[in-house]
Amino acid sequence: MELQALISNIKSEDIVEILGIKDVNVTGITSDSRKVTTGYAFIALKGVQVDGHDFIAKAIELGAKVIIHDEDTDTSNSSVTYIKVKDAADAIGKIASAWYGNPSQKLNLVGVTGTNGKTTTATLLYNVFRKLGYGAGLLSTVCNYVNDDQFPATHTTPDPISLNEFLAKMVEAGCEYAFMEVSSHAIHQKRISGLEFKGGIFSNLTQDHLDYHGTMQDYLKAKKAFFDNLPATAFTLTNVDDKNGLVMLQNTKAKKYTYSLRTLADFKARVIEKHFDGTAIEINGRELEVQFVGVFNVYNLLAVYGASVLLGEDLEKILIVLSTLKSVAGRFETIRSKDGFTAIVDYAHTPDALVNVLGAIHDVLEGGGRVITVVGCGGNRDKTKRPIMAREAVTLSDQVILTSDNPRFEEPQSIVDDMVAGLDPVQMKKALCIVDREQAIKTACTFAKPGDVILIAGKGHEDYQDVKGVKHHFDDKEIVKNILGL
Ligand SMILES: CC(=O)N[C@H]1[C@@H](OP(=O)(O)OP(=O)(O)OC[C@H]2O[C@@H](n3ccc(=O)[nH]c3=O)[C@H](O)[C@@H]2O)O[C@H](CO)[C@@H](O)[C@@H]1O[C@H](C)C(=O)N[C@@H](C)C(=O)N[C@H](CCC(=O)O)C(=O)O
Ligand SMILES: Nc1ncnc2c1ncn2[C@@H]1O[C@H](COP(=O)(O)OP(=O)(O)OP(=O)(O)O)[C@@H](O)[C@H]1O
Ligand SMILES: N[C@H](CCC[C@H](N)C(=O)O)C(=O)O
Ligand SMILES: [Mg+2]
Repeated sequence: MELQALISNIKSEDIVEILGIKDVNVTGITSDSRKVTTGYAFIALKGVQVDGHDFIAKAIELGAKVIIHDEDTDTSNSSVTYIKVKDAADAIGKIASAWYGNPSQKLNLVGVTGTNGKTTTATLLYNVFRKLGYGAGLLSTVCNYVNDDQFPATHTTPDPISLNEFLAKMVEAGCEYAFMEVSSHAIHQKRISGLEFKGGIFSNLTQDHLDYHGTMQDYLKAKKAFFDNLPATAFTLTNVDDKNGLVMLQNTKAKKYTYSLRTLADFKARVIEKHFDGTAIEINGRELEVQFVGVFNVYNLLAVYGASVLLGEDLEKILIVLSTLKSVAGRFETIRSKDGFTAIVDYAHTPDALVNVLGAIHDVLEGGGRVITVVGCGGNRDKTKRPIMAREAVTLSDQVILTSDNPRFEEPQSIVDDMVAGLDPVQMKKALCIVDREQAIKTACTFAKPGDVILIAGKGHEDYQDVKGVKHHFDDKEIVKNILGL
């Protein structure tokens, strides 16, 4: 691609200086010097661990002909074109978009952001539009889809080059819709720069990722930036039952819509009856039965309904499809044992998610049995949530087993110790510590009596346990089924 075309999405005021020949044909783009081959454009990004600018010389050695950078660097190589921009992270998204033919401009792209509910809401929207007969794509924590073709997900929101590559695949496959999760890391790192959204949905903001954002204020600011940058042609749909629901839309140019279970809103739902394998609800005056448990899932379904209406779909058709939807992998997946207790595998790995999923279990259990919770916390993630997770689990369970999740590069025992620090002596009586997650699940199954519920929280769909950067096969559902002889 001609260099001029490659940088055509970058505003001239965002380009500081161009040195060297301008009419260059670029053969590829990357922000990783290790992927450079002859004729490539290399975008130097200052990352969390290292600075891409330190690899410019290496990139040129490997044949890079264009260097895009935002920090001063040696520009003495006359066979190389140097483009200094104000912000390389903002530039790479626009370059990736141009490289792949601006795919987001050829799709109805809807982004979902918030602490919890992104995967559920984005996946259900994808399911709805596939069931309505459209070509649709999905970028999510669990899996990426181009129509029915599956691609493994390394991130909740991929890097800008991978992201635009997926969107281009969707355009090629005839997709009209694309649904994606927009993580706070992605917004902060500008992975979504250059994307044209048709709509943005906000689920909720509660504690998570404070290891990365530092404070809730900065976490909020990161999420809000997504809505601030949506164009006037887009719609926004926010949960006004969340105290930051309206804050998110304060400075957006996009059209504003709201959803709620409690107050006046464009899209309103009410819970009529809760039972173990579903919930009877009413949405904008129409009653339907959904195969989801938990008031939090009613919020997700209401967001799916609202977005579908805003995308122009027929109300009746949407409600019919909603009642056929099934739970997303690793979210509230129930396994019934032969001797009458139930295990639930769920992805809850934040205090709010734990409270919501345990609340949902109590709602349907109605005191008919005990709740035994197996939970751990990820290593190299927000440490401050650990004691809170333990406290919430103990408060809302009859018995808790604190264990490992993905220890990553931390000592498993020290993570459990951080969790225990949240418990007073009385609460400690209800908590056991078993660092080996399989042992913890086994112990919970031996404790359980007919009518009890075991919640196995935090890993959900994950089929690995990340220990010191090695992903060992580990699947909560598989382990429970083996223990229960199913
Ligand atoms: C903390 C974080 O988000 N890091 C992301 C970031 O990497 P980084 O900033 O650490 O990059 P770096 O290693 O410092 O390298 C900086 C630059 O130098 C370049 N480089 C590096 C080495 C080299 O030899 N040559 C070279 O050019 C790199 O390509 C990079 O462009 O940019 C990378 C490329 O986009 C991401 O893969 C990486 O995700 C890491 C692996 C990660 O674990 N991210 C998680 C925390 C994450 O993003 N999670 C969110 C939310 C999860 C959720 O709540 O669901 C997600 O969206 O998945
Ligand atoms: N709307 C919601 N409000 C609160 N908790 C929720 C909501 N939806 C789901 N949860 C809980 O949070 C867990 C994660 O849900 P989901 O995977 O949809 O969220 P996510 O935002 O994609 O999470 P992540 O940021 O880790 O990818 C679920 O397993 C459930 O326990
Ligand atoms: N079981 C995982 C869930 C979090 C994964 C994702 N939200 C992230 O932060 O990378 C953990 O706690 O390690
Ligand atoms: Mg997710």
